[in-house]
Parts: sequence; structure tokens; C-alpha cells
Amino acid sequence: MVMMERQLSAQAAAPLLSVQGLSRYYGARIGCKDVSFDLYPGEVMGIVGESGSGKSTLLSCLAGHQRPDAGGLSYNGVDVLALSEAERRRLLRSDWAYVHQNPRDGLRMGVSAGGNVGERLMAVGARHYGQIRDTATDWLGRVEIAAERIDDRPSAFSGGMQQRLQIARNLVTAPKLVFMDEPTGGLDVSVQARLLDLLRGLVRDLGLSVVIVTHDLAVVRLLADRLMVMKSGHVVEAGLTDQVLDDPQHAYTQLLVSSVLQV
Ligand SMILES: Nc1ncnc2c1ncn2[C@@H]1O[C@H](COP(=O)(O)OP(=O)(O)OP(=O)(O)O)[C@@H](O)[C@H]1O
Repeated sequence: MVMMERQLSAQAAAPLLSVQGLSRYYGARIGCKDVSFDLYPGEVMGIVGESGSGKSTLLSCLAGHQRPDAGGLSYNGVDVLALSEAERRRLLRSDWAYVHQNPRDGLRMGVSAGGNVGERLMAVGARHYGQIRDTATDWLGRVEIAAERIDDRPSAFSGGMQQRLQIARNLVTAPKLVFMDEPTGGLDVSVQARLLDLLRGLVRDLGLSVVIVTHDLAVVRLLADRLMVMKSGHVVEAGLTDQVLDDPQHAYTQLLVSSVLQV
């Protein structure tokens, strides 16, 4: 037991996720190439770049949705690429979460809002119906969905509500690492701003470690501690978010930043 505690405290100073030389090809085409970074507990890493730069490919390799062709990936010191399918699924259920851009990809549309949140709790062992419903109600409140909507299906919700429900479904099991793919994309600007505020509060309150992909620099400015800029599958610049955005070194990052300023 003491040894386990020692191991855990040693891990607190170690990276949660460690990525080395990750590459993924689609035939001869580069999806992403030679990406390396460490993500520490409680840290938010933003990945930005134009369409086709490799953000989604990288995120799906990190989250275990596709297998990289080369490179290493370890989580809490465990070699993720060496896990069996069953072990990987357990990790995805217990420690990781994935927020899709389109809430329909991350929700079960035929199941009530409460059921969408509750079934995640059941997947990690919760059995007491009353407690599951109470926790689901609490989480609906945290994402600003009225408790009276608990039995409604997501199809009766607005896009912003659906996205907030997807976030509740993902965070209810207290994951340590959350992958987010354009979580505010496809929403009205005013809805985006509110959702972003909500996400920022949750990330801070829960001390989440996050890898977030977006093409929106305002999203990373608000959420990300660090930033990686991708172009044609490669990371062309990386650093603290404010540093990269206020003083971009690479010509492509300068272009990204200045094109936002001109809008
Ligand atoms: N399933 C696939 N088959 C073949 N090539 C693919 C596939 N998915 C992505 N690619 C290619 O890999 C490269 C990176 O694409 P990716 O979707 O990762 O970029 P992205 O930055 O996420 O773009 P977007 O912001 O538009 O989603 C592109 O050249 C793309 O054409």
C-alpha cells in the first residue's frame, strides 16, 4: 500500500501523457508526422492549424481511435500502444473522455438526457438507481440544463444544450484526461461564448488534463495553457499559449494570428 502511494506521488510530478514521434500516414499522404509532447496533470494543451493540417488525425491517434504507424504513447507510465483491446477499453471508460465536435457522435440520441449521463456511471459500476439519478440531475445542473428536462431525449434539445449534455456525459465519471475535438464548432457565436465559459470553469474546478483541437484561436487563448501549431501534418511551433499568440515565431503562426486580427 505504502509502495503504491509512493508510486502515485512520484507520478504526480511525471507527465500524465507522453507522446514521442507519433506518425500516421494515409497511404503516401501524411496525416501527422513526428509529433512529440508531454502533458502534465491539470494542464490544457491546445492544437491549432488550418483544415487538413493533421489535428484530427493526431487527436484520434492519442485517444486510441486509430493506431499510429510509428511513435510511442504512454499514459501514467503505461505503454498505451501495447495494451490489449480489453485493457484499452477499460482505460477509455475509466480514465479518459472524448468530446466530439458534433454532439450526435457523442450522445445516444434515442436515450433520455438522464439516461445519457447515467449509463456512463453504470459502465463504471454504479448500480443504485436513486443515486445514479441524483448524480445525473446534479450534472445536468452543472451544465445548465434544467432538472425538468431529465427525461427528454437529446433530439428535443438545441445544439448548445446537446453539446452541454455531451460534456456532462463525459465528465460524470471524473476522467483524468479529456480529448476535445472542436467542442464549440458548429454553434452560434453567443452560444460558443457561454459554452467556453462553462468549459473553462469545469476544467479549472475539476483540475482536468485536456488535449483540445480547434481552428479557433479564441478558444485556445481562453482554455489552453500550452499550444502546438500544426501545418501539413507537422508541428511547426509550440509553447505557452500567450507567448505563441503574442509573439509567433514561425511564419505560418504569424499568418494564423494576423488573419484573425484582420477579421
Ligand atoms: N481517412 C482518411 N483517408 C485519407 N486521408 C486522410 C484521411 N483522414 C485525413 N486524411 C488526410 O490527412 C491530412 C490531415 O487531415 P486531418 O483531418 O487530420 O486534418 P485536420 O487539421 O483535422 O482538418 P479539419 O480541421 O478539416 O478536420 C489531410 O491531408 C487529409 O486529407
